[in-house]
Amino acid sequence: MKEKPDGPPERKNIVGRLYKKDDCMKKDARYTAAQALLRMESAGAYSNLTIDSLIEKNGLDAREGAFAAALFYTVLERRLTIDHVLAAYCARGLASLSKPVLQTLRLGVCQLVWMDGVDDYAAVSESVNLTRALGCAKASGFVNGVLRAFLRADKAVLPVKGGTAERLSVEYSCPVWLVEAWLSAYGEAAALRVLRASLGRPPIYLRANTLRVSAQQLCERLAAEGVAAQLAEPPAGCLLARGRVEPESLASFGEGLFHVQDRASQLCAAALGALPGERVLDVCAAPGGKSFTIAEHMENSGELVARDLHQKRARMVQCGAKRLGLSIIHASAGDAAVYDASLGSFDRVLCDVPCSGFGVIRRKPEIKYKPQKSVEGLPEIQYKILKTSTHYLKSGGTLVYSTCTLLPAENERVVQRLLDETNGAFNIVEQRVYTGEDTDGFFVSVLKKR
Ligand SMILES: C[S@@+](CC[C@H](N)C(=O)[O-])C[C@H]1O[C@@H](n2cnc3c(N)ncnc32)[C@H](O)[C@@H]1O
Repeated sequence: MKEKPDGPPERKNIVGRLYKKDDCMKKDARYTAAQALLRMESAGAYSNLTIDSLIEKNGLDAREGAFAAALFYTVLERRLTIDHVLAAYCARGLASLSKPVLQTLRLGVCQLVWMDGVDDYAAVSESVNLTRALGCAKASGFVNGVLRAFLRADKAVLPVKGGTAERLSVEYSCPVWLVEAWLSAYGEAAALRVLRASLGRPPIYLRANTLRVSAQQLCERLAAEGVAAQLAEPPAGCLLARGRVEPESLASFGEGLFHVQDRASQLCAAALGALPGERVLDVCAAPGGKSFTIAEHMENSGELVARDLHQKRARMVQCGAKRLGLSIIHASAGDAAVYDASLGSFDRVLCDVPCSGFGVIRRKPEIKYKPQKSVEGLPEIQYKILKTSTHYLKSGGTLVYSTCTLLPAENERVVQRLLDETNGAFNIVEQRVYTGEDTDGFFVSVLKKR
């Protein structure tokens, strides 16, 4: 198939409906999803902010908004799989297509394969309409032809050339380099678990504010607010919310009865083992989830110094601590890679360092498409933060180094480097990498200072 060059948009589509660019099409779920996908092509765009703001701007009602979001996230999550399908029907290659046409085709395949409520005829004809609405009317025949060819072939997908990594890359829409890294670090079974967990709707875990309610009482309170939740312990205080929930909109959230926090993060905070009355330092604290959980373990007694590089983000911690009534948290801005003698010494230190985030792909699918090069400098920064943090730790104190990523270079190797360069000053008490489906991907290393 050949795409014709773009020209001025035609007014009439194949089913005879009239679209003016600025009225009815703006309110359409498919148009909104396409706009959002086009915006995601600029570096640094966040999926949730992008789609939420466009749904609001385009005035979509709840049903259309949900459809736009489903289309958008499915294409974002399945992009490599979809492109493998499309490549078989675009003789000149996908790189030759204009961006709006490519996104329209991706949305078309997405509807044909994953949207059960959309029949095949509607998926094709609406894709043709969308091509016109996006100002690419001359490509509408091409879009029609590609999607119909896929249908004629019974939605057949060509076999993938290459080995296991290439096949898994297409199947789970994950870049080959990342699949290879997981295969070599964790073996095929765990890599498969990670890949499976990277797709689909993530669970929502809550952490009960144990200063105000028990986990059981929170379950009951949530039920009264129409939210089904169940205990998900260990760790103590962890709940799993069921169904489509917006926890931050609940009155119980406003009353500071819980915060939203994945189970792995709750396990990480518990691994620090903080006790009432201690001095604890969280060097990379924003938005504050782990500081909150730790302060609750400390029964709001002692001191928790929460730092973050950015003043604005430090304020987020202070704000959350206020809502939860955690007065021992003192948040301020500071660079964790630079030693600050004014902070004094601590019983425990948490180093939850900035990382590539490959453990939370299911929450932010765009993360997996980061170029490999863009994460290569992270281990050096992480090591600097870890090494600096050790200087705050009292002898006999505990330090937790953690990331929400699944790359040994940012995890085990950073910790090993510290052990190698500090002549036996630290020993590993416990070290765990979470590759399961019931938590985000996570790494936690608990170190003790001699
Ligand atoms: C993984 S997040 C921390 C999440 C946090 N611990 C929580 O549970 O909510 C990493 C944080 O490190 C901060 N950060 C990045 N570089 C930093 C630095 N050099 N010093 C201090 N904080 C830094 C980022 O702003 C980000 O908020």
